Amino acid sequence: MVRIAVMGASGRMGQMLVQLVGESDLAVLGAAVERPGHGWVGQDLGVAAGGAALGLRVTDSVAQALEQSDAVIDFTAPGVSVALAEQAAAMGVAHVIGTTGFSDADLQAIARAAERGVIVRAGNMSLGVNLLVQLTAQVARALGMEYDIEIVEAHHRHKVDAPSGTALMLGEAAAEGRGQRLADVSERGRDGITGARQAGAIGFHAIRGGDIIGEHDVIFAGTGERITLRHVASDRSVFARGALRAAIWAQGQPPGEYSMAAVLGL
Ligand SMILES: NC(=O)C1=CN([C@@H]2O[C@H](COP(=O)(O)OP(=O)(O)OC[C@H]3O[C@@H](n4cnc5c(N)ncnc54)[C@H](OP(=O)(O)O)[C@@H]3O)[C@@H](O)[C@H]2O)C=CC1
Ligand SMILES: O=C(O)C1=N[C@H](C(=O)O)C[C@H](O)C1
Repeated sequence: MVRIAVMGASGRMGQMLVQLVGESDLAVLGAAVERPGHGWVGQDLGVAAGGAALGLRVTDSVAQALEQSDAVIDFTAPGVSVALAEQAAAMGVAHVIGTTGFSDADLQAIARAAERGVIVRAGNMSLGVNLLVQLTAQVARALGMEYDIEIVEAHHRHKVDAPSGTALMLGEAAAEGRGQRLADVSERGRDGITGARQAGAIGFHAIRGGDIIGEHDVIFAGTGERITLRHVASDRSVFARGALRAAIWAQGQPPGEYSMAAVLGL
């Protein structure tokens, strides 16, 4: 049984993971972590979540949680994940990062931690999106520059980063398929007198509202026709299942930063 620490256990993804690990035949909950000062710290995890006692107290000690675990699954915030990457690598605990919204400096720090630890990181852990990433690269390669690419994403009102991690994965795949660098061609939203569309640009647009779990469209707009690749998440369990699969897959892997494509064998 792989012992799992859940970082941010009271969060939308944290609660989903606690439930999934509890139902798993391959993994067991090693620790549940919340930030210092959080109301759940010190409480039984099940009681804090409004259910029956689970016999595991929520901790704010990352070191203690890592000592009790083989992998830590982390859907929190960029600063939290960057610090955890270093600590998990130092303690030999695999780190599955679902957090999004990283800066370039954050990503460099995570890459440095992966020189001595096992990290699986993806802006989207679902099988469907990771397949869509591959399809996006393939379609972009086949259609070339004649088709304009726009990526439209929609999420719930609580999401704090844009474009979504998934949209960025799709953008990277589209750019790679056309032999571009995303940083050179990315256009983030449009407003006012923007001028005509730049040839070869990849546009990003973000909708935020209500309880939308996560929807992504990759639009290839040509002259006289349009292709849309779409993924709709209707349940957060798709992300949690991918993350748990990654944590189990990570056991025994050599140090490095891995994608979900590696985990899923895509
Ligand atoms: N890769 C993927 O497949 C997916 C990625 N995500 C990403 O995961 C992240 C979290 O999303 P979501 O679950 O909706 O967000 P939530 O805000 O619901 O959950 C984040 C949790 O982390 C907790 N937290 C904050 N700081 C710490 C800390 N220092 N130690 C431990 N816990 C901490 C928060 O506590 P508090 O609220 O008290 O600050 C909160 O409980 C986002 O970046 C999101 O984009 C989400 C879904 C899928
Ligand atoms: O914040 C979310 O909720 C989600 N975040 C991820 C992202 O930024 O793409 C994945 C999913 O779409 C849900």
